[in-house]
Amino acid sequence: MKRPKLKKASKRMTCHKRYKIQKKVREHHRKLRKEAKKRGHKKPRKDPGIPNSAPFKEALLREAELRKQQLEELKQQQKLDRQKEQERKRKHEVNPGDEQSNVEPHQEFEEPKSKKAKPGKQNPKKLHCQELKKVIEASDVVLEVLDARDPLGCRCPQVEEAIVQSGHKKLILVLNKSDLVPKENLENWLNYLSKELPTVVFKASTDMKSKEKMLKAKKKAVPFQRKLCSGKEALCKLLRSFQQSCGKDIQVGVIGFPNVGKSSIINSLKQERICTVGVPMGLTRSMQIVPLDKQITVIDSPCFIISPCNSSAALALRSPVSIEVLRPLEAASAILSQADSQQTRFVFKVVLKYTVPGYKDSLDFFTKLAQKRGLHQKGGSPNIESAAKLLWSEWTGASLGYYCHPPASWNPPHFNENIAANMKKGFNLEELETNNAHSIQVLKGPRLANRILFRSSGPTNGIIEETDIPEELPRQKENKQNTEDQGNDENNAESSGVPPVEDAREMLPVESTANKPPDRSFTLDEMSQEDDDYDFKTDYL
Ligand SMILES: Nc1nc2c(ncn2[C@@H]2O[C@H](COP(=O)(O)OP(=O)(O)OP(=O)(O)O)[C@@H](O)[C@H]2O)c(=O)[nH]1
Repeated sequence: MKRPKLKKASKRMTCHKRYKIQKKVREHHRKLRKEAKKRGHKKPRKDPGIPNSAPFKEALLREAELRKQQLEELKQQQKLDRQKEQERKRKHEVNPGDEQSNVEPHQEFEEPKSKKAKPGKQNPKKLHCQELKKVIEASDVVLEVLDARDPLGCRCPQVEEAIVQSGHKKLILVLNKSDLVPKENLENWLNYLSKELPTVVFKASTDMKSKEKMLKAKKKAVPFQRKLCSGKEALCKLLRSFQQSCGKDIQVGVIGFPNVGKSSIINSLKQERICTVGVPMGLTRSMQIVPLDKQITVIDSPCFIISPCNSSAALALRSPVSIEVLRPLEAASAILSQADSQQTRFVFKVVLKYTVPGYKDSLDFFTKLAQKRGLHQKGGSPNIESAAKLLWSEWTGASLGYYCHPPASWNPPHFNENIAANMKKGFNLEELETNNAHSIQVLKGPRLANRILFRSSGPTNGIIEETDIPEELPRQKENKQNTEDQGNDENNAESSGVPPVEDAREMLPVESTANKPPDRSFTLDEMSQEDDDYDFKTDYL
């Protein structure tokens, strides 16, 4: 017999009982809270961030950004180490026989890499030294090119000493880029330097064209290169007078620190683009022989190698970027600290249109500069690194005018009166003086706004002997490795002969740097994790 369906039991209860239960539950919760309080455990509060009214908000954000960057670098380094370790293990697995030999695994991995992968590759600094020595040996007259913005900083006592010790070679100073300094300052430097050595004021033409374009330009009435170049006549006459006094053909070596305009001078003398010229430092990597006429041959040379014991400002301004791997922030900070006076800051602000209204330190300056120029990272924080690159490229480039005063005295130890007199022998110095005066007269000089007073750090020590070249610092190695490991973009830059840092400089005018790769990869990972957490199958069924 079918049993009748029972009615569900009612949940109704008396109010007295319901209130009693609710009271008990409240008491229980209160008890739990009390116990938690006794244990000192509090609910974590949500971080409200830095309020806009906080006085040091920018500095705090910058610090946080730096910390984040450091963490990223550390992660990157750890990743590289792991990859290396895995590679090493894989090699061991492939060649287990090698384990029986007593060679340490680390050495075993590194040695064949350097020997097999790059068989004929030499340290580029050593190559530079070899080439430079060859140029000095081959020359009868050596032109030491000085950037008129910091002539003393472009003099290298070690190289000058080597020339003096050779006995029979002549040394001439060429004050190039004279268009970038005020005329009075140029005259002061000319007086100062002429006391020691024959000095020529020069302004190389910077808009030189190749042979084919030259032929087209010749059809015009006045070749524009001539209009741009100044001091060519003075230099040519000086060399010719010396050649005539010698009575034989002469070789003229052109030497100097990077970017002083060695190749531009040769191009100006030839009125043709023969040597490679460009803003990136250290473009010339080997000697290049250029016949000027039947009797005079000019030799272009790679730049001097700077010694690491120089001041940081000198290192920032005179290190060939293709050889040294510099950190833009350090380099730019060193330059900024060298231009550190109230007056300079003021002119800085006006001239470069940086419009940075006063700054406490270099970091503060670069933060404000990045904000002004719209150089931002992902998340909107100012891109300090890009701002530093911008400043560095302007100071080592060919358009920014700055100048420094000649010192009260500097007596190079390798020059005594006899040597100085000997160096001047055979040259028509009176003619040179009048020609220099004419060259200065012709020059326009920089705009008033372009006059930034700079404090020179004095002569820059260079390295001329290969044996004196120090081993790479661990940080340099690390930097090089990092730049090598960066993606295809930089490989392309290397193959095109443009160094990575320089490449970055050329990219600077592109305002935003928000597309930095490391942050992107990180967020993608995060996103993929978040996606994994969401299970469509369970949620939508
Ligand atoms: N304003 C100005 N710029 C110049 C002058 N001479 C050279 N430059 C610029 O300076 C930069 C470097 O010139 P280069 O001739 O390549 O210098 P370099 O000494 O041969 O350089 P490296 O090959 O790196 O050793 C180029 O951008 C030139 O246009 C000058 O007299 N005035």
